[in-house]
Amino acid sequence: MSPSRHTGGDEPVAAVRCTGLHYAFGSTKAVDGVDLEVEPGEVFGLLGPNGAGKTTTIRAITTLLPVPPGVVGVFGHDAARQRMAVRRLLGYVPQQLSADGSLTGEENVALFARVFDVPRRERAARVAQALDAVGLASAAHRMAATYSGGMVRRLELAQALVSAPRLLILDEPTIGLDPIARDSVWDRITEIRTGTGMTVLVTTHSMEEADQRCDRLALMHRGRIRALGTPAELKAGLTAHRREAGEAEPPPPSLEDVFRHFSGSGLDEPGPDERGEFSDVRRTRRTASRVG
Ligand SMILES: Nc1ncnc2c1ncn2[C@@H]1O[C@H](COP(=O)(O)OP(=O)(O)OP(=O)(O)O)[C@@H](O)[C@H]1O
Repeated sequence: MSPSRHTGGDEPVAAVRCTGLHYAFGSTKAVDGVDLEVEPGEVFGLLGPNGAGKTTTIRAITTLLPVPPGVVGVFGHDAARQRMAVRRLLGYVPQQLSADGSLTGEENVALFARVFDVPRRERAARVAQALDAVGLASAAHRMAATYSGGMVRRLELAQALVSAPRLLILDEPTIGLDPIARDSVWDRITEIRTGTGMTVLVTTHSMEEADQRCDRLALMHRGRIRALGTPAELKAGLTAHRREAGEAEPPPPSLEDVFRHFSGSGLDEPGPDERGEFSDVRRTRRTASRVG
């Protein structure tokens, strides 16, 4: 259960609110009118096929892409007018690797502590705390280049956590990891979220992770949100749809069935920009091979 959406006054303050978010790269409409509300304390998953617009949505929320005023809010701060206030509330783990292999785990996290303005006298303790929270205390003095893929992902989590963010944004945090490393990354995320009440916004291609780890999901396709709800609600919605379509006793759908229903056949349908989709795959593979 997520904590109350009310923070003090009567006005509900969403952790993230997008209202009519559009973003285009040239003629490619990457995000085409997204309305989205993430509640404080929930783990919210953004799903969708390659090129659906998930990363672009996330980059708009993190203020890395410019948006007009009034379109993106983070805990009531406007991403266009109050960029720095928004950035101070966020921890962001991008798809691309952000850890430096030639530094130790501790040095990597300390670098983020400086960049995110953690007060000097608190830095050492906060770096140690962040490394401990992700289970890397004993590897803190090893070069990150010697870490396994799962350890690197947890190190990046520590980098994002060192500023004690209220909103943690993770773009495919478990890509390229084996099932044990995946569970370990997710177990850390879950523990930290339970301990701090932090909100988590995550993109993933894993239906299993989405089903088991997320409170609510939005399914994106071609720049738009096609379905929104808890995993159970999404599955129940597909069952109802199948009944309406004439199936007397449809088998219980999986989340993957829901994904396929809303994303079409995916591979067979041309995307908004084939060239872009190819580069997405190439980028994803590159990231996966560097992490793995
Ligand atoms: N920097 C860019 N320049 C041009 N087009 C881009 C750029 N970034 C994304 N796009 C295009 O915008 C669309 C949405 O891309 P986006 O990366 O947001 O999708 P995604 O859902 O995150 O995909 P993936 O699951 O592969 O990460 C795609 O058609 C992509 O090719």
